[in-house]
Amino acid sequence: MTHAPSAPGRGSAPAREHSPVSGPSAGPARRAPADRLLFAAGRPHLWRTLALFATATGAALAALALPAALGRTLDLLLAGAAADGAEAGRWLACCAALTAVSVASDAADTVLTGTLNSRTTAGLRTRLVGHLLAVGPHRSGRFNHGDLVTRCTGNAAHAGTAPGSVASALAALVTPVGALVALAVLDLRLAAVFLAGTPLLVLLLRAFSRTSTDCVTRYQETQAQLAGRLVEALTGARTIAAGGLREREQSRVLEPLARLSAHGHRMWRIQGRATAQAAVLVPLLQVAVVAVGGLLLSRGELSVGGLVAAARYAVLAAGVGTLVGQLNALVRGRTAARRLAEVLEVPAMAAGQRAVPEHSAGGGPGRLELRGVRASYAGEPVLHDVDLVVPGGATVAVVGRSGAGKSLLAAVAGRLAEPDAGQVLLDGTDLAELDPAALRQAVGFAFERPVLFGPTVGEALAAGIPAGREGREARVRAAARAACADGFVRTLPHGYGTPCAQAPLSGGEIQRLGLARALAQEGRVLVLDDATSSLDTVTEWKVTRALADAGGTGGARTRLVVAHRASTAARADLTAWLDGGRIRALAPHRQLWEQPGYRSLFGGGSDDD
Ligand SMILES: Nc1ncnc2c1ncn2[C@@H]1O[C@H](COP(=O)(O)OP(=O)(O)OP(=O)(O)O)[C@@H](O)[C@H]1O
Repeated sequence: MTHAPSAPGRGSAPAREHSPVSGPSAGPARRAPADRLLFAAGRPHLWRTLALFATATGAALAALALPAALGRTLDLLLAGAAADGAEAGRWLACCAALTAVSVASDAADTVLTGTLNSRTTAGLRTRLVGHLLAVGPHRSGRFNHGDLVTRCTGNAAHAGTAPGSVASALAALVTPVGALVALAVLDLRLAAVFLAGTPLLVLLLRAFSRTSTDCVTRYQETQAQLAGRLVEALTGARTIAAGGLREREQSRVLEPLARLSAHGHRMWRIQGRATAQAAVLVPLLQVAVVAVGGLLLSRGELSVGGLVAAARYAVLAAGVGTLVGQLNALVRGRTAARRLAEVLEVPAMAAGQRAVPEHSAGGGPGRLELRGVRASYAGEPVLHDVDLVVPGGATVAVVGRSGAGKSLLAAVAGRLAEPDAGQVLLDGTDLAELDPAALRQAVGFAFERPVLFGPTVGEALAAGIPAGREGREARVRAAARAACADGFVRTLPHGYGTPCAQAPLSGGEIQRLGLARALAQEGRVLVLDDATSSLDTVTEWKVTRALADAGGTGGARTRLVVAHRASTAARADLTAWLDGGRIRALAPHRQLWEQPGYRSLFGGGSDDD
């Protein structure tokens, strides 16, 4: 079986083990969705973002006012008059107040940045995980699992800092712009000297932003590749150990490390170069401003306090260091947001709001009909114009060679995958029009390798029964007995109350629990995708008999059973023979058995039945 929607990790099957991390690469065209995503993520926290902008701006304004107040204090103290002394005291108090405002704003800035980042990140992660589950196992399968983990964790955390970075970067602009205005107020010539050097500063910032965006994109992609390969290796740990492939796999998993290191070094080089260039340019600008200020002082056109203030404003106006830091955070956040947007752009499966109809137009409840269904995996057509009717309450076995498309047919029949064309109708209603909760209630699934979700084994088995439903526990036990699981569950350390993680289970036992979970659900259709393959022949016979007896859990159900054993097909009412993605025949097993081609599916009749 190449596909089992309930088993995470299977998308990373060995055949695809060495494929690169999927998903389109980032580029200029990806910017708009990323910005839209960040805008939507930041909107619920608008007041917090505005408060952050206000505190950061407050701190910037306080920093801008401080040199003027200090200069004024200095001039008054240098004047030496008694009246001036009293005023100097007031200005000194003003300097102390400005420093206090600056400190308080910084503290508020830290708290607001932390809470804004964490809330935005939580919102992004919630949206991403919800979307991944809504798109269904087939569409999300185009992304490598490790890559998705990276996107949901590291990338979401970086993207979550973007709204805060925008607010901080905008506020950070207040300082250099305000300082330039202050220089102009002191003397226009001081501002002119500074402005003469600013084109170089602008060029430096632009070059930094462009090169570091590329670098950060590559760094994040390589990180995701590393995570993807690690998840693949962990999924295939048994194969690696059995095949003696440890060293080979270790080098394959760690192969992106060299590239990661190169991208990391390049990133630091770019940031270092920008800082070094700024370190040369900024003092030059400051010296030029101070020199012109000194000239003005010697001519009596600027006071000593004015010169002190001008020197400080030159430092603030050239505050590239802060801007480089803010820009760096913004670049990282936007690049990460692009990677999240790629996932969110995968469309969710269409869903309606209709309830499952009471009665079927063409037979008992549970009539399943596939009309002209075409379906594919990653764009590769697998099912071609499949027409199949499963009468209400009947059991139809689906048989065919490996790779014929049986699992995809089962997935499409229960809308775990969406057909590219055609319709799947349950009692005359298109599955696409049904309310998703009603659909999941109506169609139960059991897989070859199920995964148990729930705090305890009992809760995992009851997952398909609404909480609070009367007789829930009794129904679970009856389903477990029908699936031949009750016996071994009761021998677990705490029986049905055993935490799933502490339940030591064999492949066949897990399969029986998957069957019990599906049987416990009160659906009208049951889809079994190779769900008895790990059972011994006697247990399989008991389970299939219980299934034929409506699972012993009440109500006649329609059953679509993907089967590899002739015995399973023989017990079904009808057998759908799938060949190359098309229905070759639909007839009772004994009738099909007359055809050599059909018999050869089961090893020419030497099957275990
Ligand atoms: N995740 C996937 N991505 C791309 N192609 C896939 C994927 N899973 C299955 N396929 C391909 O789709 C085709 C049908 O697969 P499917 O699992 O439906 O076949 P199957 O009849 O159930 O096979 P088996 O009996 O071996 O389980 C195969 O050719 C398979 O290689």
